[in-house]
Amino acid sequence: MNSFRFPQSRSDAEARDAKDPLAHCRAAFALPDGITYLVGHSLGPATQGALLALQRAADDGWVRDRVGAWNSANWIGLAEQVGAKLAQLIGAGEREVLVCDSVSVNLYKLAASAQPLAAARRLVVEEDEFPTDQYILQGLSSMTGVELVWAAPGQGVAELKGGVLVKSLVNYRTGEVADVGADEAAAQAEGGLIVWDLSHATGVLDLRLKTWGARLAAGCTYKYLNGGPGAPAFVFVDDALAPDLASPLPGWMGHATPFDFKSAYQPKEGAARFATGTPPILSLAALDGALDIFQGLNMSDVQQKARQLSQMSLVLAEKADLKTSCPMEADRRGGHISVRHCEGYAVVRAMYDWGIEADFRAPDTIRFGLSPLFLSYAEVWDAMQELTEILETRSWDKACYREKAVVT
Ligand SMILES: Cc1ncc(COP(=O)(O)O)c(C=O)c1O
Ligand SMILES: Nc1c(O)cccc1C(=O)C[C@H](N)C(=O)O
Repeated sequence: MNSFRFPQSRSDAEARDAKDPLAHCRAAFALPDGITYLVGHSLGPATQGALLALQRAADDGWVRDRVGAWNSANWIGLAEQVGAKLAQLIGAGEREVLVCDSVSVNLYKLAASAQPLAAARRLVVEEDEFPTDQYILQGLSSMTGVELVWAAPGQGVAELKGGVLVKSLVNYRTGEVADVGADEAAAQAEGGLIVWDLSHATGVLDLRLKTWGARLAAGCTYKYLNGGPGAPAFVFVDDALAPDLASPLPGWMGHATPFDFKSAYQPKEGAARFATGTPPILSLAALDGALDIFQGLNMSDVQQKARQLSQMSLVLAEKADLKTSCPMEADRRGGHISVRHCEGYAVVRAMYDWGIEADFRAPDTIRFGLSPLFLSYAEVWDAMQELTEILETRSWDKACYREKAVVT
């Protein structure tokens, strides 16, 4: 990465902002002035496009056309239509992506349908994987009797041995990025399958799923895609594999002709066979509007800015004496960085009072999401300087900052 130069000073940061190809995107976000939002890796902020689309779906659909909007506004095809739009951001074909359900439900459906195609009756998950991925495989294992193997961090592919692995492309805690191409090649050589969890990767990395040989994936849309709280997730299914996959939850919306009301099940073509029940139309409409901001953007610019921002932040965090817990090389990270502090929760709460929003993962991890579409280099530079001051003055050292909320 020879051309990789990140800002070394505030004036450098300002100069970078002046020629930032993504700078115009900020105006599309409904973000209040005076806060630096470093939690886009958890919940992306609202865009004007999402809010307008939501309002339009309510007014022109629900209010004006009511049940007729399933046809007039094509609500019936919306999950596939939004899936096709999202497919462009992850390097997939149009009918290989369907927006549906939550990540948890989608991981279950994909892993369960992949298992009969794998060479071994074996489910694998890494010990530091996002908890829902672990719980889902535990549930699938106890439902089917297929053995569940917990692999050490980074050892999932080595432990796969022809089974089915569920693995994050970007680890939620460390931000570390997996090598999809290499992992897929190793898995395929043994007859194994990988279900990729793209939650922390979609909308911030330049994903090339088809080029890399990925076959199955699920991901969320409420982080870097800014779809909104509880926005529906998505599945990616390689077209070549789709006809061999049977959803374990074959609901009527995955039927080729749901309005024929037949007893015999005939799945839709492509990823759409993983639809279950009625899609959440208002949330889907908001996501549809949110995705418009990506039109005309080059995902390699998005990835490059995320990496510049995160490298700059990481170096400043180290200067502030914080221990980092993510890879130091930018190309091994996703869109967030993580650092450690024994009073991390109190630090995050103090930052909030200074107008800087970050998050905390027990026991001691602070995460900063460097969303490239609405953050400027200078703003992030200033936030890291303020964090340094909070640490130096121990402003976080107050009883009120230690009281934990339910959601951290
Ligand atoms: C890696 C990862 N997978 C899954 C989830 C949860 O997905 P859902 O709540 O849509 O099931 C999250 C975050 O919430 C996550 O970070
Ligand atoms: N999905 C979340 C939610 O429903 C409420 C609060 C936070 C979240 C998250 O994004 C958690 C998460 N994916 C994480 O990386 O920790």
